[in-house]
Amino acid sequence: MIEVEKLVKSYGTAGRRASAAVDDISFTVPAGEVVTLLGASGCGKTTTLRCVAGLVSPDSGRIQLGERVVYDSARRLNVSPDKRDLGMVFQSYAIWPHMTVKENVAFPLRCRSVARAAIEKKVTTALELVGLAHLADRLAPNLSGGQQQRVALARAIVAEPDVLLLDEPLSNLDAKLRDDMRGELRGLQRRLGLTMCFVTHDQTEAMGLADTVVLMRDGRIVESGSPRQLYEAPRDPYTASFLGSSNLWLSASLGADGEKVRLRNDFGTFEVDRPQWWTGERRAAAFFFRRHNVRLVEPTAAGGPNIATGRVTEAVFLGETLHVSAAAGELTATVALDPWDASKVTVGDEIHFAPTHPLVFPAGAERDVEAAEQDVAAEPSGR
Ligand SMILES: Nc1ncnc2c1ncn2[C@@H]1O[C@H](COP(=O)(O)OP(=O)(O)OP(=O)(O)O)[C@@H](O)[C@H]1O
Repeated sequence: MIEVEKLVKSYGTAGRRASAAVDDISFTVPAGEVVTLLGASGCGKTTTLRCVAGLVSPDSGRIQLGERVVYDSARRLNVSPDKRDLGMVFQSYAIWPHMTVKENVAFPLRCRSVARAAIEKKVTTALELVGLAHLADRLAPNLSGGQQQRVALARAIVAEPDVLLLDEPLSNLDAKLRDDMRGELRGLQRRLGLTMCFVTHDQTEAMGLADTVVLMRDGRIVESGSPRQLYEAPRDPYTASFLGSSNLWLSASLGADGEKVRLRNDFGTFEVDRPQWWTGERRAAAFFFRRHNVRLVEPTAAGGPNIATGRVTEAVFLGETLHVSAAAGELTATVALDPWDASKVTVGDEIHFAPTHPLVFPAGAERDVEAAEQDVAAEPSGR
């Protein structure tokens, strides 16, 4: 288990205190589970992980690994990194170029003066686990990127740590290899029962690996939960927009009816599950739905509730999907349709579609949605 409590870290700059890189965050990684810290560049993911590893000294807070408290500002306790018994894998593989694969993997055990025979056995096991046993005697630089990353992984697990920390370990690999390695990493984690904290800016990676995703923004936690929870029922518009492409329409409220809220905008009239924050009075609200969560409907359904009607301004064929942009009054939307279903959609046509899993946020959500879109677009693998 990893327990991070009220962690704060600022980097002082030339006699001046900078704003906190990590600003009072708390989260738990239960034993044998994977938590991913997800967020845009500069949101404080790496700093958090390095505090857990002991490579960065926090300003305050408390960090516990299993039964051991390794950092506690109140008790002025700060256990050095080499005594924290954890494995770490970085984006840059940080493997020794003058050593063979086997020597690289054996390195942490040699530092701990483990007996030669035990080293041999543990290294063989670690290399088998990452599928590199056949390359044990090759010089590490003479390997592909994916193989080098496996060496780094084998080296991190060879001492059988309870806790494994990974900082963007897959981002130097090409897309196909990254997918494969992600699956292998998850398999390895399950087999060894590792407790893992994984830093990434890539939402697919975060969701594909994690039991729990912790989404960070400007040094704070926006929201955390299972990948499904965060994707399907986000409480925060920043979360909703960070995880998947979306549309948001400012709408007038027509009031609530039992468990439903009715909203109207230039695309139509929509009934949405009443959100918890809704106090009952009429007010402007933001109607949110994902690009993929739409169903094309026949013109005969036009004008009905929960049907959006707009004019097609652009249709881009992307193979698996057809991206259709539409406008109604001041509002626009981009939806991802099945190209077979939407084969007759052309620019200038009227289009009718039903958003299938809409959410409603308070007016003002558009600022968070826009911020999330910009943060995602700024990433190298941005949409
Ligand atoms: N050694 C340092 N000295 C001063 N500022 C730092 C240092 N390391 C990080 N920062 C700043 O702290 C903030 C958080 O950085 P951090 O590396 O933790 O973010 P991140 O989410 O991991 O970003 P990335 O995905 O780009 O690595 C950023 O504003 C960064 O510029």
